Amino acid sequence: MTSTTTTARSATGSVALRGVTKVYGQGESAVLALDGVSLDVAPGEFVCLVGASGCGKSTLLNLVAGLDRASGGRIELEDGVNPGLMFQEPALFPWLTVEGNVDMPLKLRGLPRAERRARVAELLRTVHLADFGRKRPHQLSGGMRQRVALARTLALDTPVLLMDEPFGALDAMTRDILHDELERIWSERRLTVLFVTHNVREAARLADRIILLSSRPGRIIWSTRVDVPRPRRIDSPEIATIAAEVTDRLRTEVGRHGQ
Ligand SMILES: Nc1ncnc2c1ncn2[C@@H]1O[C@H](COP(=O)(O)OP(=O)(O)OP(=O)(O)O)[C@@H](O)[C@H]1O
Repeated sequence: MTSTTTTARSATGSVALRGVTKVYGQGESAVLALDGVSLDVAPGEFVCLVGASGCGKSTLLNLVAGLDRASGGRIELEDGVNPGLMFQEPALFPWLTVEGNVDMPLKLRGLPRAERRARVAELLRTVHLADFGRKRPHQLSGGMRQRVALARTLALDTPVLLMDEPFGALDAMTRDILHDELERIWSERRLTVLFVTHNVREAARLADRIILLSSRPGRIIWSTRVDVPRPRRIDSPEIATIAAEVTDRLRTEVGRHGQ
């Protein structure tokens, strides 16, 4: 894995996992969270990870993000690529305005003030919050806060976006709108996205490929390509058919573990 702190604008965003294993703790209390996970995510691909609770989805994202180290195997990112990470909680700085939050990564990257101002304005336009730059997080709805979190992540200028249930706390309508927004931004910026969700319809709506992880230890047990043309609708029959198949596989897996 790379350890440089600059992002690579020219990088295309491929992500590879080679036999990645993660063990938490030691001795009798050791937990094998991931066991030999190998995965190639192509540049610009949108991959959704689904699996029962505790199967290691967040662990996998954290390892790719570099927040934790694998116990075995390798994670390969292009030189200089530091993925952006988004969670269910937007984790904004409450004392900063929307502009201040989006500006933070640019400041940390040492960009000059004038360039930062232009970038913040552009990013707020991208997430349709151009008129809300002076607001503070508590003045925004949950969906708007996630838009700010997305703009802040995009400010990292990284080609790889890791998303851990980013829309899990939002109502269905807001989620639906944010699916459209994310799809637009993903396609315009040719981002590589690894997206964790419990929601199989959401996975079918967004993904080029859905990966199913087994219950502990997490292993890849099944995957499928979603060949439904975009733009898609979450309530379309094609998406429902794929979601039903994923649900069946997930049920079988959960049943096997008696959860
Ligand atoms: N820091 C830790 N120390 C010990 N065990 C951990 C730690 N973090 C995660 N685990 C265990 O590793 C396994 C995988 O956890 P992880 O959070 O990656 O799963 P998940 O699929 O994201 O779960 P969920 O869908 O519930 O969010 C679980 O059994 C969890 O209890």
